[in-house]
Amino acid sequence: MSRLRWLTAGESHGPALVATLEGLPAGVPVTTEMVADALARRRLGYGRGARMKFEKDEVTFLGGVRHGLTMGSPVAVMVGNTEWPKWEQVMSADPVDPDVLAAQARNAPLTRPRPGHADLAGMQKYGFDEARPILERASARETAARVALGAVARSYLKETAGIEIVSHVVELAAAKAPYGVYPTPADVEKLDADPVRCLDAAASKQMVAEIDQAHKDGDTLGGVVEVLAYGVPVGLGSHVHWDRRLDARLAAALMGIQAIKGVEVGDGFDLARVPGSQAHDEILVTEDGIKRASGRAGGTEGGLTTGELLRVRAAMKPIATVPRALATVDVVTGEPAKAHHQRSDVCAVPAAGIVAEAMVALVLADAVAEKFGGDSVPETHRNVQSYLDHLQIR
Ligand SMILES: Cc1cc2nc3c(=O)[nH]c(=O)nc-3n(C[C@H](O)[C@H](O)[C@H](O)COP(=O)(O)O)c2cc1C
Ligand SMILES: C=C(O[C@@H]1CC(C(=O)O)=C[C@@H](OP(=O)(O)O)[C@H]1O)C(=O)O
Repeated sequence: MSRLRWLTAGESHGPALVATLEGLPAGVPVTTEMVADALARRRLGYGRGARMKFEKDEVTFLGGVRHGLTMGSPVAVMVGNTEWPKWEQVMSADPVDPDVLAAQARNAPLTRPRPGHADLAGMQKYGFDEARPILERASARETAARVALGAVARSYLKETAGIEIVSHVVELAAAKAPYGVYPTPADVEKLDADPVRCLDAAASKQMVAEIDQAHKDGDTLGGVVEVLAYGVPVGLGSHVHWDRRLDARLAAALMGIQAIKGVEVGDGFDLARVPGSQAHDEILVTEDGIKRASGRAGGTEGGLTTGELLRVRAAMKPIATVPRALATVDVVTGEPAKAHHQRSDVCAVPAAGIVAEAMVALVLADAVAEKFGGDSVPETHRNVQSYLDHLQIR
């Protein structure tokens, strides 16, 4: 079962986010620059709000890494919020003089919960009369901590098993990229340079136009991202129990990203609409060994990876903080009201793709660690090679 454990902590406007990852072997290449680069990719994307322009994501390793390599001890990383000086009183861990707080406009109680965010249900469940203590942790700011750990997981996957992960935006509101075009690791630079991380130039243009229109209309948008993992060996995960199925683990991880409301493995929902003769990936005997005629299953069968391209999709709903605010209640007066609105993203689908890459990396890293073990990178690598060299059917 799971061999890696990881946790994040920290609020959106607190001093920092922190994340720990336990269970990796020694010898995984990790540097501050590597994590900072991953975080910079998460800040990209047309349609994000003002904060992404000035937030700096300051990375500090607190443990687990020495001279650019993991030591086998828990990896601990801190991502500083450069916004903190403005929020020092509002988000102070220690009590603050009520007069000082009352003088701060940004501490005004948020009593008009936003439909689609965690505000109302969170206030009801945790017993708060305003949304601040809820939205601070519900916020997708937290995904910066996941992406930091995802960068470490990716390095482990590459070094031990040669696995590489790519994501792209395939739908944004009504705009769609052509189906069945899969970017490879060689396309990442081009993808990162595109305003919406879409490989198809015409679709990208249409997506940007959708965002511009939504911005004009005081509205927000969602979309669909696809994550591809290259070089995944056959046999990660297992058919023997529901919580060991790799497809289930991927789905839970992707659904655990803020605003993700649908997950598909391979052709997913489309498979429900065609007969079996058109739904499965026929097994071919070729000169290079056993191959598949297609990739409809997305690289898993029975909860096990097949050794084919791993392909998952995640659907993101539109941002909840709609500028043309939605109807709500003022929880203090009990009267109908318009939801509170502060600066917000119009669309964060490209960023969600980067977060989805991180979540897929963490799930695959866990599955690799579970199957191949090892306390050093060379040991894990040897185990992977030996397993592949000794596959009886190939
Ligand atoms: C990268 C990213 C950025 C987001 N930015 C915003 C935002 O600026 N404003 C907002 O209201 N929601 C934003 N969200 C979505 C909310 O965090 C999310 O809808 C909220 O936490 C409620 O959770 P749920 O949508 O999963 O139910 C963002 C999500 C992601 C993944
Ligand atoms: C800070 C990030 O995203 C935030 C996610 C978010 C939300 O409600 O999820 C709301 C916004 O926060 P703020 O109201 O402070 O601008 C986004 O900027 C980030 O991704 O680093």
